Amino acid sequence: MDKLQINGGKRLNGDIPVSGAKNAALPILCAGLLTGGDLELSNVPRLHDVRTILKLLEQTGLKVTQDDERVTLNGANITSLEAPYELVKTMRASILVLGPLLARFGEAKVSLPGGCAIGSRPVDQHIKGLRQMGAEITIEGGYIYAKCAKLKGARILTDMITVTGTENLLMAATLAEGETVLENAAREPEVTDLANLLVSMGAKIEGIGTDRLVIQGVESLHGAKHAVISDRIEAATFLCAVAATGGDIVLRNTRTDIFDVALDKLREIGLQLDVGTDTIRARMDGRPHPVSFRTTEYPGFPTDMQAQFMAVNILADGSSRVTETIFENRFMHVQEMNRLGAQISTEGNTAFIKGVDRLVGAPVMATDLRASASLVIAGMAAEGTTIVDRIYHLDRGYDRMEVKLSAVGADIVRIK
Ligand SMILES: CC(=O)N[C@H]1[C@@H](OP(=O)(O)OP(=O)(O)OC[C@H]2O[C@@H](n3ccc(=O)[nH]c3=O)[C@H](O)[C@@H]2O)O[C@H](CO)[C@@H](O)[C@@H]1O
Ligand SMILES: C=C(OP(=O)(O)O)C(=O)O
Repeated sequence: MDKLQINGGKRLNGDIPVSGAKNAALPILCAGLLTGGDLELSNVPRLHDVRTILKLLEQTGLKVTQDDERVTLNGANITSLEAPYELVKTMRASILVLGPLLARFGEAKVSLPGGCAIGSRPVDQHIKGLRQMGAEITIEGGYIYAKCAKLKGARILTDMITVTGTENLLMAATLAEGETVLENAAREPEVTDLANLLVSMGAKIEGIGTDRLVIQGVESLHGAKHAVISDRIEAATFLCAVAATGGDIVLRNTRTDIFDVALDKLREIGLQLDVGTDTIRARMDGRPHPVSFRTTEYPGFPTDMQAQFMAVNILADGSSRVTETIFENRFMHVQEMNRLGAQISTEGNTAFIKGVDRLVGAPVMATDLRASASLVIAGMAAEGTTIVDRIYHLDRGYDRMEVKLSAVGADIVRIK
């Protein structure tokens, strides 16, 4: 199992290219099932999750041609309408084949994803929405069996804001008969990126970027070309890294218009930010200031940045409080950070952090994707050597993080 060995205490200096967003690429790749035409995608990040979803799509009969960050999909000859447990269990985003398969072929059999390290992660809202569109859905033996000769438009109000739920229902609605209204829709930029792609495939969608999406179903969708948006979570992770270590970095290929409240919090921390249209320069000297926040839906503070900000807060010149409202178990990094000398205690879904002026390297265990990134940041700020174990979590969602960080001065190597 690969590990990262980090010798901390190095300032970061130089340029970092930001990759395409994992959380946009995965639904967009699933949209390849909606058409028999060619979907030509660029800026697709080189991630383990992308390889997993491509494997899943290929076993449905979708033709995949890949040249580095360019992927072309063709869904003219789909032969299987099934997403097996073996693939779904490794990546929850696999549930995103359900809407497209059902809408285009009238049938789908998709394994229930189950929970994961960060929470229970149910998909009841996906099922509720599809049922409202006329689908007959049964759950048996861990699989969702969905059937409907032709989905019918409906007004769907989800109980909560769900990102993947909005994406599944949006894709299904593009090929349904009549009008679908998705109320309480997620507004994340990754949902908007998917919606923009669907429009370029011939879908009729109004309200893109708002919490009310109105979709007029069409008979069929055609091929399109699309560049996946830049990863705001990867970008903000690098900004947290420089906030913790100090230095002067420039992020390239970023999209500064899609950032959320995290950017303001980075300024509060003391990061000096010069924001261009597709670049961000970030400079940091001295200790970070503590920032308190609650995670919430976009454009609020993203749950996917909670752990990385914690890695900055543990070194701050004061105390902070972090509340996680999206997932019930997303504090697995806390005990690992405490092993480096951090002073964090938790009470329910709130963490109380007392900043310390030094961390000391130690072996730590990555438990999920963003927790892994936060431990890399903490390790880079700690004195001595930190070994981050189980980095397969990191590889799911970061494109060669250690290579990008070494290029700007971090002392970090992968041990096979
Ligand atoms: C709103 C939000 O911040 N969503 C995050 C969530 O998206 P992801 O799409 O994975 O999760 P959802 O947005 O669907 O879930 C939001 C909340 O709704 C609940 N839920 C969801 C669907 C459902 O059918 N039933 C149900 O109860 C979930 O348990 C969770 O508490 O995790 C991703 C990976 O970390 C993040 O990129 C997203 O920003
Ligand atoms: C937890 C994440 O992803 P996933 O929903 O694929 O588990 C994430 O992107 O932080």
